[in-house]
Amino acid sequence: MKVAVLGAAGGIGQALALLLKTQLPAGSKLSLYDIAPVTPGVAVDLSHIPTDVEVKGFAGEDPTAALVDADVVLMSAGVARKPGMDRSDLFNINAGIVRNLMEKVAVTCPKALVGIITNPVNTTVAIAAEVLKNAGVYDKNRLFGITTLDVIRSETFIAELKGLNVADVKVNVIGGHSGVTILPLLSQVEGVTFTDEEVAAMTTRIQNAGTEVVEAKAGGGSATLSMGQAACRFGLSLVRGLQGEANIVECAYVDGGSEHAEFFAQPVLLGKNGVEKVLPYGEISVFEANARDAMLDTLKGDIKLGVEFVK
Ligand SMILES: NC(=O)C1=CN([C@@H]2O[C@H](COP(=O)(O)OP(=O)(O)OC[C@H]3O[C@@H](n4cnc5c(N)ncnc54)[C@H](O)[C@@H]3O)[C@@H](O)[C@H]2O)C=CC1
Ligand SMILES: O=C([O-])CC(=O)C(=O)O
Repeated sequence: MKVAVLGAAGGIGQALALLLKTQLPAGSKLSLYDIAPVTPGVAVDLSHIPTDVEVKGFAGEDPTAALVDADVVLMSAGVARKPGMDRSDLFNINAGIVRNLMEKVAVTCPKALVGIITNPVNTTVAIAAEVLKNAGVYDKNRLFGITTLDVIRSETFIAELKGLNVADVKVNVIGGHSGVTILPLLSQVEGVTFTDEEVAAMTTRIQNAGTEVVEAKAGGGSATLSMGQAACRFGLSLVRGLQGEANIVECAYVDGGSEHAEFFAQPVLLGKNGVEKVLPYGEISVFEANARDAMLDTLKGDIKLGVEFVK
């Protein structure tokens, strides 16, 4: 199994690469690419960790060498937010980065499962899809926006509030990955009840959790370590699915035939071809149904921006 990380010298990329080096199945290959010249050095550094995962690093303008034979591509290349910025403010720089990298993916490893981390995810995933369509290699089951950070934040914050073991808390987060498009389905959390006030406050906290980190880092970037963990969890789930393991379910932002929008985050069953099945997100509360309906104009606008950028 070969996993390529694009943006591997960055805050997320290095954390993710470290976790993958220590957690990928024995015999895997880890391929690190970034425009930053330090990237081969990051690979050398990781290569001294005694696990059966071979690491190679590539720098420069062309990611092709890193992408050859990749089964999974995880992309965090791009710029991150500073205080006062919205994720959509990253569009001007990151849209072109994602487009250019996806053009190389489309040529070099068109069958790879691709997980997009680069913000604004609601839009960059649409960009990636358009590039793959233009190249004639689009398979909706192989492209994912990684929203796992919203899931692990929800699990953490709920366990803290309710005094639970976090390993026992499971939450679906649907919609997209910014502001009101992030919708944790708190009504479905087993063994927990929330007051209306708790639902409102918890939903807002999860929606603003990225900003919480951006402000706490005070100009030094956004979430990197928790995102490294989230992307590692998601990447390992993709790998487990590819290897034929059963019952691998994650929430992700996919082109899954949703009635709500062209791309929508919801639970998916992963397998040898990426998405095996898009799963229903189940019964939701009136509060959640209202929040879902209220996000759709924003989400569809974000998607349209990506489609039009490539066209
Ligand atoms: N999906 C999610 O839940 C999350 C997404 N993000 C997003 O992830 C992205 C990366 O964040 P960080 O790692 O903190 O940023 P960073 O600035 O630490 O790292 C980004 C890396 O991308 C590299 N890069 C820039 N242009 C490139 C190109 N054309 N090809 C290859 N590499 C290139 C840079 O050299 C840098 O090493 C940001 O857009 C951020 O908003 C951040 C947190 C959560
Ligand atoms: O908020 C940001 O800019 C980074 C991000 O997507 C997150 O932490 O959820």
